[in-house]
Amino acid sequence: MEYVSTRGSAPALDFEGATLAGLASDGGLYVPREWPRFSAAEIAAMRGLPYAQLAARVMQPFVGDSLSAERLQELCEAAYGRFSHQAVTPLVQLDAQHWLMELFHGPTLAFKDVALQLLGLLFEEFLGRSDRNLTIVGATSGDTGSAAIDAVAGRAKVDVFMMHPKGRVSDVQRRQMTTVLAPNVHNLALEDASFDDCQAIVKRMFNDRAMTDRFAIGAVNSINWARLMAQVVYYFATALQLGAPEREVAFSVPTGNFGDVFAGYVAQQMGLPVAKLIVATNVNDILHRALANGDYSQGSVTPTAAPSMDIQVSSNFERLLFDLGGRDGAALATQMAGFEANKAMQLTNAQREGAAALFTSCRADADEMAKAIRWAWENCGELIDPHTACALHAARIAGIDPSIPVVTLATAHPAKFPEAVERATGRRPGLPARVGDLFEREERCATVPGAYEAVAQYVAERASPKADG
Ligand SMILES: Cc1ncc(COP(=O)(O)O)c(C=O)c1O
Ligand SMILES: N[C@@H](CCOP(=O)(O)O)C(=O)O
Repeated sequence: MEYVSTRGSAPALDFEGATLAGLASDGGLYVPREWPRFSAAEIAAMRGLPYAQLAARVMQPFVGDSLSAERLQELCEAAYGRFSHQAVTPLVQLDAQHWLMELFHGPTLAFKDVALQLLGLLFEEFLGRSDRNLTIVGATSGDTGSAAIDAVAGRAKVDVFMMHPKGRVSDVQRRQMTTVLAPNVHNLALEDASFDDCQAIVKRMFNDRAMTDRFAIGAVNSINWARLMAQVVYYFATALQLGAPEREVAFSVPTGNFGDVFAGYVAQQMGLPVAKLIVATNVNDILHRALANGDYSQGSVTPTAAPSMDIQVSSNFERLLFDLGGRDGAALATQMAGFEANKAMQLTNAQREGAAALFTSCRADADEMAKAIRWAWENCGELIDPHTACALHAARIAGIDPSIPVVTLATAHPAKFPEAVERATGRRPGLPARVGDLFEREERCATVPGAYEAVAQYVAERASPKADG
């Protein structure tokens, strides 16, 4: 399988190359040259497979020759063996039409583990084939950071520099990152910065020759294609349980950087019968505005009880715009340059109409989030986190045909956001035993000004050079 950049001018790479490259050299994002497609019979034959086997089956076309089928399967067994639930991403029924897909049974209690546990192993596998060292520079609004750190802590040939906006992640999220004291882990709390600022610094570093000449910069954010690839699998796992390929399923996805819901789009392109993808935002609603009326303009970020979705520049939306705009990299490069200059752009008619065929969107304010948390608790006995609540709110008002099951992606464990859950329900969710001593652990984190030069200097003083020797 070959990967091409959404902006058309970076060299095409194979899966190994795209995984290690992260961002394309023209500033675009890598996507497969074409979507692999499964027939209905091939999808039906996946029913009942254990998660790791299903994962290998769904991902093999994307991986191509970079890994043998046996090796891919071994890596999947290792990655998903660390989950605390046998089903890895179990389903819970809420009522006659609504379901929760629980994505928080991995080591750091959020959906990011599903992809990052595998990505850590892929880095190790691919770096082991050369003398190359990787300098991962990442941005997090709370969950990617801890999942990435868990996945690469202590691994040879990888350093990770993870930026979060100081004071804008929950205490649990921060501690999950800062209490990992492995020498290759570097946490940076950026002063006066939003997640969007952190993400912009990551992207700038990929195009800073002074850095890329010395260091092999790598990505763990969803700009890295391998992240999305691994997330496609759970759409298959769930739809198969609910009757696919014979029956359609709709998904409601709490959305910030558009990675998780883009994985649902990929699953549909691969032949999964996805009836609708509901893009659920909090009040940081750039995606809701873009899908509702074509207005993709960056507002300022408002802190909410769902901090991981406090995002106003939604990285992976570019991948959708590329696909819906006829895969014209030059045209998209011009459109994105306009956005970067003006902080605003209008979707083209083709992009708007293409998106409307599959996507719908909804924005939840603080009150709607709290009501959804309360509804799940009082009616179904389920404690849900505020991100999941945005999507459950959206799922319940989306007006999906009652014969179609609607699955809300439960992206984080409620104990990551105990205050918001307790305010809404009167119940304070406890941390699972495996992270029960989080508040007793020592923290290590550098506070750094939220400016590119300060971060680049911090990284340059500590990262390993590109290659050994
Ligand atoms: C708990 C949680 N839910 C939802 C999201 C949004 O996912 P995405 O950025 O893939 O749209 C995030 C962060 O990305 C998150 O951490
Ligand atoms: N919500 C994310 C933001 C980063 O998104 P990513 O999926 O691109 O890594 C977080 O929790 O850090």
